[in-house]
Amino acid sequence: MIVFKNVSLKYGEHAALKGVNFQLPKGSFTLLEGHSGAGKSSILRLLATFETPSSGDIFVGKSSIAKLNRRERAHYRRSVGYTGLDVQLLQNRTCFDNVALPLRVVGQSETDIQSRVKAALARVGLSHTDHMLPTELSGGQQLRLQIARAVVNRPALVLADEPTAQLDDESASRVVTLLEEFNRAGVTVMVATHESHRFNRVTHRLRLGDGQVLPTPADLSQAGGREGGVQEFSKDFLNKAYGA
Ligand SMILES: Nc1ncnc2c1ncn2[C@@H]1O[C@H](COP(=O)(O)OP(=O)(O)OP(=O)(O)O)[C@@H](O)[C@H]1O
Repeated sequence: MIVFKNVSLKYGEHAALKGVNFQLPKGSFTLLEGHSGAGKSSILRLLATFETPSSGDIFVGKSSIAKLNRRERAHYRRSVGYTGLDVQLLQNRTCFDNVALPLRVVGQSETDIQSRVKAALARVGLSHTDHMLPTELSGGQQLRLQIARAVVNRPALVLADEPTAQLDDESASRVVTLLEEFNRAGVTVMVATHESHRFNRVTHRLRLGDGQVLPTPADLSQAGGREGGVQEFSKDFLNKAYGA
């Protein structure tokens, strides 16, 4: 279970998230949607513990991850796989070494590293790239290599920031299939995307607008004319968020 309790995040004076609340069950496949700058990446970066909330609390399982010390954070990160443009591949290391990195950081034995990296590369269809450099791969292959690195330590939670951006239809569809396969195997998946139409196996959608979680159209129709809740969003704001 992932729980955000009134979470705010500021970058300097800029409020990227403003009192965000949601709950997502273990094993869910969630799309984070919303306009550019809405706060999608910020949610993933908080869950990856790259950022710390300015206020509020975040639970993954039973533990709060909002204020972990260095050792606790290192331990937590073993259960999380992250892919996004802000985490680069090491261009002067082989594809094998790039995928092996998270295992080497935690001191896994060389025998385990050999078998797990090979399995991860095979899973993303890149077995033949062991000795190649990332620069020798296409954009779509580099993305799949990032995914192999994100899942090599068998994380319970996979966070993917714009995993299909700038890919042609075939490469995007391979990436989506991979994420869906991990989810089918029990992994909780969260994807920030502008390309929702590419995803089929979605259990939850969180639509963000200006740092807040917006009510879904279903929430709006259920709320009808009731006071409070969704009424706090102006019509203009909702129109902008839903592109109406
Ligand atoms: N490191 C940073 N320093 C300052 N402001 C930032 C930083 N990262 C994000 N922001 C700002 O925080 C807000 C939310 O950004 P975020 O990246 O979470 O949005 P997003 O929905 O993922 O956008 P996009 O779809 O363009 O990736 C934006 O206004 C952005 O400009």
